[in-house]
Amino acid sequence: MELEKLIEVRRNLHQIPELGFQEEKTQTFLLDYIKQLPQEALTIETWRTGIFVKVDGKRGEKTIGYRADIDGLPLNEETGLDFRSVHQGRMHACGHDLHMTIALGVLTRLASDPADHHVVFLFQPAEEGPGGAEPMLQADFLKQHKPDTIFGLHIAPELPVGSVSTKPGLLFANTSELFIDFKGVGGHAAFPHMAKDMVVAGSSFVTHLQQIVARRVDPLDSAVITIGKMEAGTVQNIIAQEARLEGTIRTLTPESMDQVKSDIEKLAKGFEISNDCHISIHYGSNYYQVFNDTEAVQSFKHTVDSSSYEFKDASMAMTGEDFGYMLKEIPGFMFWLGVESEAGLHQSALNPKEEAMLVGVNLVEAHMRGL
Ligand SMILES: CC(=O)N[C@@H](CCC[C@H](N)C(=O)O)C(=O)O
Repeated sequence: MELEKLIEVRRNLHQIPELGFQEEKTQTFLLDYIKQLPQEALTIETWRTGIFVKVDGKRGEKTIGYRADIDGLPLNEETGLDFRSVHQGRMHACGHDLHMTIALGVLTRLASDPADHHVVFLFQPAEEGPGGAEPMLQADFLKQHKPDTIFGLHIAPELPVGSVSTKPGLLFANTSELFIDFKGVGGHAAFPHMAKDMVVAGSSFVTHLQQIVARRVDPLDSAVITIGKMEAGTVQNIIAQEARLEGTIRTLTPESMDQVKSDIEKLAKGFEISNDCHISIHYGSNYYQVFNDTEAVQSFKHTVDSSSYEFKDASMAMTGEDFGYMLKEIPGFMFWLGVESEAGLHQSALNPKEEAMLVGVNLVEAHMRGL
């Protein structure tokens, strides 16, 4: 598939972002596309809203896995593009429209000219949450066609088109979603002493959370606690009976994640006493760190160095990716693909340069053929 077709496919997918495990239209679009390819070497199987496609290799001594995530985010798009999302409040703001298109581009080439090895494409739902990688690993299809190695990419708005970046070892953090509910006693705004104000408790809790990062985590280690959403109260002159915080925790090791969670729980116990309220904590989905296999990264660097594209050494990032669960079971790697966008990941104006998709297709295909 060449650039013009990649752009057409990407723009179609960009218009129909859907949240995790609701990717019905996306799945239909992908299946319709895949079914019009030469079918001789293909085995196609759906898994929930995702899809597996195996391309039989010419020799088939090994099986290579390639993963693309397919869900969008709950965000209103503000790019002003002609092909912007037609789903109100939903946007492909993390590049999964490009991830899918690149996978389709490689699949298109392999369907008419297979690689030596078998290749299994995993179109995976729900990366942004609640997490599709861990359950997808349990699918019978993967038990029958278990990859010997697996890889995938993520767009990088800050990198130039024509460059890619990765590193051996830890690439992305351990993550956990965080939901905290406060229950106190509402009342008249004029009589705070007769109520238990959950706006004060909740907002104070947000600032105290940062003390865990500053004072409980080893300064030579790292952690992030971000509260992205806060809800409380009903109107300006009623003291709020309830508050809710929604956020995410990021750490460099699974052990630090346990430590941070335990510190948050201790903080909540203290707040329950000092604010005379009830606090409940839920963690939602947790993602295991993305840990790249050293040999796999070296081999990919060799692929890139043999091409006209540029390899840059990456630093660790506090982003999360449920692809970490796949890398825990199957050696492989993830890499960043430069797409040059002023607006970053998870921003409503994200606008990747589409020509980067051809770089992705060329490198992924070259790497599969070279393994
Ligand atoms: C690459 C990327 O941006 N991934 C997301 C993964 C989200 C995990 C989960 N929903 C959470 O917020 O903890 C990220 O936010 O890093």
